Amino acid sequence: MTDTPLSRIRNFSIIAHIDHGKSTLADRLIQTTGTVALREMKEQLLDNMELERERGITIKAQTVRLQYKAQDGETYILNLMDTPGHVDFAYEVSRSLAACEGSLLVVDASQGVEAQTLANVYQALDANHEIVPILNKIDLPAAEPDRVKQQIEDVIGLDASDAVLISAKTSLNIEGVLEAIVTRLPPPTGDADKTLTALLVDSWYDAYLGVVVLVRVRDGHLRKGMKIRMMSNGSAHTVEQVGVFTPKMVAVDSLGPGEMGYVTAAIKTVADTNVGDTLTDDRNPATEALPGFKPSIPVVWCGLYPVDADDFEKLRESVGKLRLNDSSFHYEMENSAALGLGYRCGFLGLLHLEIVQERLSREFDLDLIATAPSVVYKIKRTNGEEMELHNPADMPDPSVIAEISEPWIKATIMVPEDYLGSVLTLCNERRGVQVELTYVGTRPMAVYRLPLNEVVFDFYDRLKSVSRGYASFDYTVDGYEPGDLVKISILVNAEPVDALSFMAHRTQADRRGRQICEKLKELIPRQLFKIPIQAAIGGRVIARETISAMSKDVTAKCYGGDISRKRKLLDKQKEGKKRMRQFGKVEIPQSAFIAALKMDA
Ligand SMILES: Nc1nc2c(ncn2[C@@H]2O[C@H](COP(=O)(O)OP(=O)(O)OP(=O)(O)O)[C@@H](O)[C@H]2O)c(=O)[nH]1
Repeated sequence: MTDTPLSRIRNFSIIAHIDHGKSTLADRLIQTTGTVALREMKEQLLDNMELERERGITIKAQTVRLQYKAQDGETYILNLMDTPGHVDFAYEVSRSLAACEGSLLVVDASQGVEAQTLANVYQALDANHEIVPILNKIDLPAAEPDRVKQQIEDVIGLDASDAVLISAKTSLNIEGVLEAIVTRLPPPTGDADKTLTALLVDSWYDAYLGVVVLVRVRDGHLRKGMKIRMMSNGSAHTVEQVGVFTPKMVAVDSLGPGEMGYVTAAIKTVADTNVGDTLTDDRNPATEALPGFKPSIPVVWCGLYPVDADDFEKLRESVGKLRLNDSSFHYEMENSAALGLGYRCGFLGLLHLEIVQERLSREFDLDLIATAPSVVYKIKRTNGEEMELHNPADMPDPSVIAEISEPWIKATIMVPEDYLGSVLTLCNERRGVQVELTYVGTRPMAVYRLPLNEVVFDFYDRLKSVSRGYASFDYTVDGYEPGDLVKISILVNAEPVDALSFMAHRTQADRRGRQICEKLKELIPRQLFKIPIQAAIGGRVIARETISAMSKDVTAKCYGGDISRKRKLLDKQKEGKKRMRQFGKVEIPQSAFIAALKMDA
């Protein structure tokens, strides 16, 4: 196969705020270029996983190669990188952008610029992208293309006078988008005669092919049978297959400069493939790696335990399998006095956590208990040693701690004027520090610094509810700062329950402690004796509730008459017991854990 001349290749991403129509547009581009026969076309083809389709969100960056015969008579290869829309997966946006030269900026013409639009545009500008503004949803009566054009110019500083007006839903003017890609986005650069350098954009595990690596070739060629080297660790692998996504995987002989595609090379685990790494020819290696991009760092950790201790083996296998396909998911084994053997798991954010939990229970049929999510704290000991704290249960004695630091974020929030007051109150309640309050057209935009710990639990939900869903939110992690942070232990019948302990700022400690005690009081069934429930910082109790004693004979009301009914009742009770956790003399139902761990504001 001869290389496609660079002048006839375009590599592009679509960036947009969530729900502005990115996936719908991608589907239309695929359909219009005839890449997929209509009957094969499932809606939102790029959203691969069942879960993605159900939740209507794009999780993993996907790529597809389109062939387009342009009005100039030439046939172009258009490589589209889809990007995820949720803040948790923002780092995947950066890796997609690094593999392209241009972006389509999709803005909903009835909504206008949102927080994520801005965040994504800035990333694209950082990646030196040419950007074509696309105004979508012009079929809606509420669409105001002129106002939104003006907004794009005012806020982003992009010339929007020749923005492409489309409706992805009704397929209006998709041709206009394709022409804009060809005429307004630059072709890639690269040198076919140089030695191979290719950027490792993504990797995942495929049941048939093993580890599949998504690459963007910069210089040289990637061919079947050649030996490639990963520049970060020097490991070498023989290429078994190279190919492209149409979006089905189709093998080709080689990938040349500017092209995107996949490689398989008998690589054992996804852990051996570092996103952002450079692949080169093992026999004639390049001397300099391509500029990579930032690796993903898990910011939220929680413990995952099987409800039934016998399921630990199954959990072990399942997290291993999950990791094969999700290199941002981290895990290490841990042992909790309360919950037995389980895993401490690291996630990109709360949505990522929820998705993993759901996949574990759905795909692997596991019943799990998750402990309260926690951010990573940095602890400086009095002897100068430093440690990272992933689990509040591991916190050293306060007497040996010199300083505890917590991660902060910089959040950008856009919200209609009417809800601004409530949003600012929410930010202040969460220890936020206002950095900026400006207007985007007529729309307020607040920039706040907030402790990540105050955001991970439910900030996004609260923001949505105080703004009736109108606020949009985006954040970047913004360093560590020392804070007055304490560990709150929960004691049931005077015994600490490690899985319920959590970190909080001292000013929030009393409120949180009280809340959790009240919740547990409702959730733990009465027993034959009184049970105190306490929240404590070190030895000092900050909140207390008592569950009063009660005699409980569930069979009493059966009058001893109907024996089968009595047995049924006892069986039912036994079944319930399996879902209990024993704490000294007290049994705590699993539902109590789950509910207690769901923090309210
Ligand atoms: N009326 C109208 N609705 C549209 C149009 N394009 C997309 N939509 C609808 O807008 C919603 C969001 O579209 P998606 O394509 O899923 O949005 P997205 O930006 O890909 O969202 P994520 O994948 O979650 O990031 C869907 O309900 C679409 O049917 C359009 O041109 N007109």
